[in-house]
Amino acid sequence: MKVIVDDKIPFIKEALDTLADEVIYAPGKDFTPELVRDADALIIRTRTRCDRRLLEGSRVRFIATATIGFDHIDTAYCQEAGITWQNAPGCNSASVAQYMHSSLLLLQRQKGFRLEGKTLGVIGVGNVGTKVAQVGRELGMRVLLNDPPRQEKEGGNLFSPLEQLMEECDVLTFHVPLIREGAHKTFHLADADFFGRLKCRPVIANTSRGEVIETQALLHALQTGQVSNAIIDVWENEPNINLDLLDRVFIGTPHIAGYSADGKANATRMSLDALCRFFHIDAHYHIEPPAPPQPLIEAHDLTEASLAMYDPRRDDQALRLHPELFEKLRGDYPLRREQGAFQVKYI
Ligand SMILES: NC(=O)C1=CN([C@@H]2O[C@H](COP(=O)(O)OP(=O)(O)OC[C@H]3O[C@@H](n4cnc5c(N)ncnc54)[C@H](O)[C@@H]3O)[C@@H](O)[C@H]2O)C=CC1
Ligand SMILES: O=C(O)C(=O)[C@H](O)COP(=O)(O)O
Repeated sequence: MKVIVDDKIPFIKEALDTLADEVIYAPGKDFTPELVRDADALIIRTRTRCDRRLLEGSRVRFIATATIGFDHIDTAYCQEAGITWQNAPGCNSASVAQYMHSSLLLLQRQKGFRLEGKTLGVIGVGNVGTKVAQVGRELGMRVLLNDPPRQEKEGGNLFSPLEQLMEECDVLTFHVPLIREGAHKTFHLADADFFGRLKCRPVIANTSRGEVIETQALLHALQTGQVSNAIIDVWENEPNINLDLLDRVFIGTPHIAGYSADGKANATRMSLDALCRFFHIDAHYHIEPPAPPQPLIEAHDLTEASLAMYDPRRDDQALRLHPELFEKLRGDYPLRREQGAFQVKYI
């Protein structure tokens, strides 16, 4: 079996070498039809667009993406071509929740935005949204949930209409997949009309996909005060992001909300498991993230403890200093550990 692998997928080499006859590592954006032509499988990240242009005429029968999102895979083409694909549901959801937790606490500390009693609106209540909602509750926020596909399937009164979130929320956070067409389309879900209908000058957070928010509309909303602040991890047209928007946001990071070592290890393990299932390989490997350099944290309060585990300002400052290095900042990212890897002692 020959496998082509994105060279920025960590913790994979040792295990994969025992599973495949031939493995080629290449930058995700440089996968070409020539490179993949005689491969049986691909293991990719968000940077490889898997469509007819790349895959037609190739031997590829299986694609694993070591990510939650799969908008970079043309699923209709894969079905037509008989190519099976698999993403890694939930792999880095706790990492995104950690990013949101630290960012909200920073908002409180730096902007005097008292979280307790405020209303958090979660748009998209899957693996990530569910954890972010829990973060909001633990911070004393009232939480409203919006998820029309789940509402249709599950009924009940867990979910609220988007209009209610637009009217009542002080923070609106997006955790939807990028869907370009159809009844539950999320492309430009937040457009000029959306921002025009907001009532509480909310903070907007986006860790889903850049295209869920129309950049110019958000910029205008920040300029006119329809939106008071923004926490933005994902951008339209990455890596060539809008610098005016970066200039105006409270936190701006280079698509690293999911970049915990835990999340990456989960994604790698899930991708290899899927590969083994597809090719009927009985294999055993052990993939664990490395221990943090300082697992014991001494802190005076929750904010100090959370920022010691993960402080988004480091990523924010790196991006502001060198936005042109967007992709390099991601590629060389010093993967952080999630909360479970630390012991906190309050002093
Ligand atoms: N910034 C980062 O590093 C990361 C970004 N992501 C992005 O976050 C997205 C969400 O991740 P998960 O929660 O794990 O996915 P998920 O698939 O578990 O949940 C997505 C939820 O969104 C809902 N949804 C779909 N269309 C909707 C609409 N129009 N309005 C409201 N809700 C809608 C779905 O019903 C589902 O419950 C991923 O698709 C990915 O694009 C995920 C991980 C890391
Ligand atoms: O899992 C997802 O979906 C994400 O957005 C990833 O965290 C992005 O990671 P890369 O695949 O671009 O490294």
